[in-house]
Amino acid sequence: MAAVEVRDGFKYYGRSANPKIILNFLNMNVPKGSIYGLLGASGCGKTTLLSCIVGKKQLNNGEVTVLGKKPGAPGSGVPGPRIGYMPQEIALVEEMTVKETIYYFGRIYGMSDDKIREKYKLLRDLLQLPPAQQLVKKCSGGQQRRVSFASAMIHDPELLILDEPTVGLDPILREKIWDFLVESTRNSKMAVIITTHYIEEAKKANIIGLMRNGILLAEDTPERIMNKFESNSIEEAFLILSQKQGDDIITSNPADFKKHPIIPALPGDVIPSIEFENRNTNIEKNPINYNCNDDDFDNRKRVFFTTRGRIKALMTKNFVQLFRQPSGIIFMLMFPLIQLSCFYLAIGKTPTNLRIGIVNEEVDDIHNCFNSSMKTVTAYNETCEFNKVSCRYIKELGDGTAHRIYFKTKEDAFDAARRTDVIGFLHFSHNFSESLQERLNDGRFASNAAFEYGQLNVRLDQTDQQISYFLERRLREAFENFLANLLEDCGIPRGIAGSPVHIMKPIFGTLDSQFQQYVAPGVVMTMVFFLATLMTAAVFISERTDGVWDRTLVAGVSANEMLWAHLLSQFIIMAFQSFEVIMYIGLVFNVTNHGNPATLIGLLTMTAFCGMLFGLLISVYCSSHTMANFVATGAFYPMIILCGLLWPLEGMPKLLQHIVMFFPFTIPTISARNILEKGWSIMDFQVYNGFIVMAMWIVIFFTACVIGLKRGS
Ligand SMILES: Nc1ncnc2c1ncn2[C@@H]1O[C@H](COP(=O)(O)OP(=O)(O)OP(=O)(O)O)[C@@H](O)[C@H]1O
Repeated sequence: MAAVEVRDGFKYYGRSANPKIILNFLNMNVPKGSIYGLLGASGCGKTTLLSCIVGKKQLNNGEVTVLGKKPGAPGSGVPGPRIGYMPQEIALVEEMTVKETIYYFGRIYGMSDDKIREKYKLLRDLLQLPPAQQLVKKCSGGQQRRVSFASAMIHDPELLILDEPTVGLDPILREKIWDFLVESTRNSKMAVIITTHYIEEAKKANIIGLMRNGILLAEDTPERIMNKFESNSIEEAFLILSQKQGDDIITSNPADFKKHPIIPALPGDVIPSIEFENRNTNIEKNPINYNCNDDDFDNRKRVFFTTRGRIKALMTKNFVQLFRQPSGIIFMLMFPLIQLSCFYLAIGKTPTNLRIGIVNEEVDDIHNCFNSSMKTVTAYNETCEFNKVSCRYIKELGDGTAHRIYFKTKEDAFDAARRTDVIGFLHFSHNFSESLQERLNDGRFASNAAFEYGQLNVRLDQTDQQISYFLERRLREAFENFLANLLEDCGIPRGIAGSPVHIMKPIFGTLDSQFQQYVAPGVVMTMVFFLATLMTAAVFISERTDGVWDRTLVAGVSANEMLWAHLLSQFIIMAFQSFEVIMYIGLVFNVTNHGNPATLIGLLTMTAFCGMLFGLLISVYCSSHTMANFVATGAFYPMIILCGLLWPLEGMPKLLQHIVMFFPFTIPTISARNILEKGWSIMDFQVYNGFIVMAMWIVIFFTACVIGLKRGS
């Protein structure tokens, strides 16, 4: 039985209507115990062929058999521990040390820690691995390649697949690696498929396959190939072969291939497997092999649908990846605190340092207003006399909300407001006091002029709605107080000045409830959601683009196992982050939580978890960081705007109100507000409905992720 057999392998990329053919009814035979050198120009399809052999990709037509079984078939061990795969890219976790990397792969393959240690020592000396504690990202290209090679070899696979392992290595080390492979295959049934650009080094292979345009032009021992073409080098033989069979076999239409099948590896050139299988396979002789039974492999013990070793390996990788990057720690633990500080310091406070213009025609010099000896009210039996009461209002107003700037005329104040030197201006007419007095004394008999001149005229720049709102509120409050004091001085009850609308003690909250309190639950929830989204999308996309994901899949770990490991490790971080957030706003910003902190932390953790799944979903469907960022940023604003965080939902069109109720933040934000402000428990419908909505979104995102991952794998 051959280690690898490919029969009529056909593979294309793109749509079937316009295919880019990569493998062209290719035949290949890799005997056990042999080194198979797969040679061919860049882009001829070597990596694609290897991907089909390790089960990463599927052929469109034809058959692959690896170690007697179809890759991916149940119990085939491929992808899995029967093969060792070193991809072309480094495909290692950069934040891991050299030793951690070796242990990562060893544990995934189910080796016990003792066995990994033993094997690691061997490989370290043989491959001159960098120091154990050196981070992979601090290793040179050649060093990283050696670590990658050692990771593929750690478990003594039956089939070792090396995609250009010697690129960037010095000639001595290349020689060493080849010697090592020759030695390993001589004493075992291990088969090695190796691709290389250094054609001449392939002389050491037992068989070489010369690949061009998706087919094997020849497959034979190096000597026989050179003899056949009467050449002194493999390179020369390859050149002759390419010229001989060259361009006339190249076509881009798959139908043509079926009509005129390509000449596969030269008939009769296939080396009988038996030739290699009959070799000395006394495994004991090979120092790197060891007999082991399953009991030695505590890392193979099953835990649910995975193994102990895989949990250990994947969880360690995830935490190392996060905590070895300063940006990861800052992002997960410091960003929430920084963002919350910004929010609590900047949002919801009463604006100060505004400038308001004042034109008081009642006085020639504004300083007279502040003359303490000035008498403004003289009360008689039935009536009251006012004198320059506008000054009392100006004093009542103070400089708290807005700084007072005095102008002589309305025109001056208007110009200043147009120049935005002031936010607006107040105007008291020259007979303000007399008019007010007439309104008060004559009541229903007062003249229209008394109403006109006895009012405080205000012109404001309304373009900043919040500022003008605060200013208006302050002006009205100050006027109510001013009037009440005036009436009191006249011997009239103060209550007449006030509005008959009495706002009593609130049912929930306080009379001076702030905007900040209203938006805080939504802000905290969206913040933890999107931090989790961005972080997860970044981690997953990096893992896929740097090849770690694929390499781990080829090592036999399923996408589901990787998914769960990520979910578990990030859940721990999210729970901690939620706890940190609640503590921080309570301790630093004195936010009173009237409800149960555990309920709030629970809801926040679910929100972060949901955000993480959203990030995962983005990473499944977006192939690059840029695309993922576009999607995350694109989703951010609609979600925030539509969840009632910035403006009450009641202000939206009715239909939209119903739709946004199903959005991930709308009901959960209300639930969080109900816990925080009203102190309601999880037993209350308007609290647990938030948990239900969040759980629903978790299920939706998770299902979409699993479907996407299944499709992609
Ligand atoms: N996912 C893909 N979609 C479309 N085309 C692809 C894909 N992957 C590879 N190709 C194309 O398939 C061809 C063969 O690629 P492959 O990586 O198998 O070649 P190779 O022989 O390994 O090259 P090299 O030695 O440079 O690594 C190339 O033209 C490549 O651009």
